[in-house]
Amino acid sequence: MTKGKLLIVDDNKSILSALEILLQDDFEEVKAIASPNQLPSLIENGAYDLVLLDMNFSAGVNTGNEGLYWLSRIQELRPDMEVVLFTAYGDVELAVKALKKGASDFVLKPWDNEKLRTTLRNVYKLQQSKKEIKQLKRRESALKSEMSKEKHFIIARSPQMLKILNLVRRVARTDANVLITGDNGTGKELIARELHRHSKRAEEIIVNVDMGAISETLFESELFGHKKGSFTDAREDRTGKIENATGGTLFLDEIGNLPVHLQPKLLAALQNRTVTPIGSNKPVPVDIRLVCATNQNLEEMVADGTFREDLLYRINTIHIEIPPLRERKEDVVAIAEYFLKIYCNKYRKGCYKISDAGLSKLASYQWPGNVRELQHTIEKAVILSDKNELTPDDFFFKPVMHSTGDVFDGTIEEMEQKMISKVLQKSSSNLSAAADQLGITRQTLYNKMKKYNL
Ligand SMILES: Nc1ncnc2c1ncn2[C@@H]1O[C@H](COP(=O)(O)OP(=O)(O)OP(=O)(O)O)[C@@H](O)[C@H]1O
Repeated sequence: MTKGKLLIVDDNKSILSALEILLQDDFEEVKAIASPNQLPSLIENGAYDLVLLDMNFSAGVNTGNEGLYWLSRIQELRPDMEVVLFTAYGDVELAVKALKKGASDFVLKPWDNEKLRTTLRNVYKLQQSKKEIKQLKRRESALKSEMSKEKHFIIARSPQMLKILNLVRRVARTDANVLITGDNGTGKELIARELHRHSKRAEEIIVNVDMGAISETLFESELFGHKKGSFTDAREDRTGKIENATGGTLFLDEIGNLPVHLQPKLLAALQNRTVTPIGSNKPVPVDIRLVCATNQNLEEMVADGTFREDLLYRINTIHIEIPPLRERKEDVVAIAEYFLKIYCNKYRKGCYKISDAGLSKLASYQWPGNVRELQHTIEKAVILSDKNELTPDDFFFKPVMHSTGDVFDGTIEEMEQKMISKVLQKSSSNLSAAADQLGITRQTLYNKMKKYNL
């Protein structure tokens, strides 16, 4: 445990010097100030952990009211700060009043050196335990939300996927940063979870940050956290996702969406293994394994100046590229049969088989939405069919746009763009309905609309 930083506020200069000497070995830093007016600027940035605060400052005033006033100011600015009150005129009534208002403890002057040291050390220890409990609670809720998610196994039959799984197992146990690329729905998140599951951190949490779903203004706070009052909506201290992932894995999905101005801050956090929340100047140590994913071409983004080259080198120590589903036909059949079992079970249907003709229809389709689209196709077929065998008529694919009568009249990207604008038109720009029809998530649709300027 670190020793903590103590701030002493007392208008008697000889008391300040005596305390500075007495307490210097007990704390990492001891700062003594004679006027409480300096308090706000000193504590606001999170630089101190606890305050030893005199109760009376103006000469001749000894009601303790000033101490109580400054106690509430400290609580307003730094709710996590521990305050021990110090007074020569201490009486039980004032002590009780201060404790009721949230002071951590109370010491009477003239003080007993050992008693004062023990009180301050205990208060600091208690503060650290409170922080640990908070951290544990956050982990517990993150673990609970992980456990409530539907778990899917990775089905792999194609040589490309078997090679990827082999690589995943080999790099999982190292702490190397991994970048996973591939089109939407190819299984990037699943691979990230597999890396975590086989890592030394498997018992700890994996914190998933969907960078495609965070609004521009909240990025910094979401990743790095903030101190209360550091911006208009910051009503409470908040721990960022990077700090939350400490001990475990941080999965930054859609890393290409990280705004350029925040890229140096992420890079510095990765290099220094610390994060500094907004409104604080106190770096917090973090210990994470980083896995990033994107469907964007980060090299092109580097060339365009929208992604920093040094950050790219930092995050892609190991690069895993997942091929689109149409290039791994062996997986189509295996994954279709896997989801068939899952959905027959879920919807309590008797169907148990896909006919040969059905399988070849699935195998010859292009799967623009990759595994996610295949999953939805099987789910729909299971829901709608009353037979024990699924045949070609049970599989409905997205309508292909026939602009010139020829299905393949452009690059895949051009066709994708046409398909999206057509579906958007048809759905009167209802994003949820359009995403559903395209078999992609709303966020993916949004990203693609941005990409194609739709
Ligand atoms: N090899 C696989 N075996 C079984 N299920 C898979 C496989 N690959 C992907 N899936 C399933 O397909 C769906 C999409 O996968 P996932 O979310 O990992 O893709 P993604 O590439 O991260 O997508 P996006 O780019 O849209 O975020 C999930 O339900 C996942 O469980």
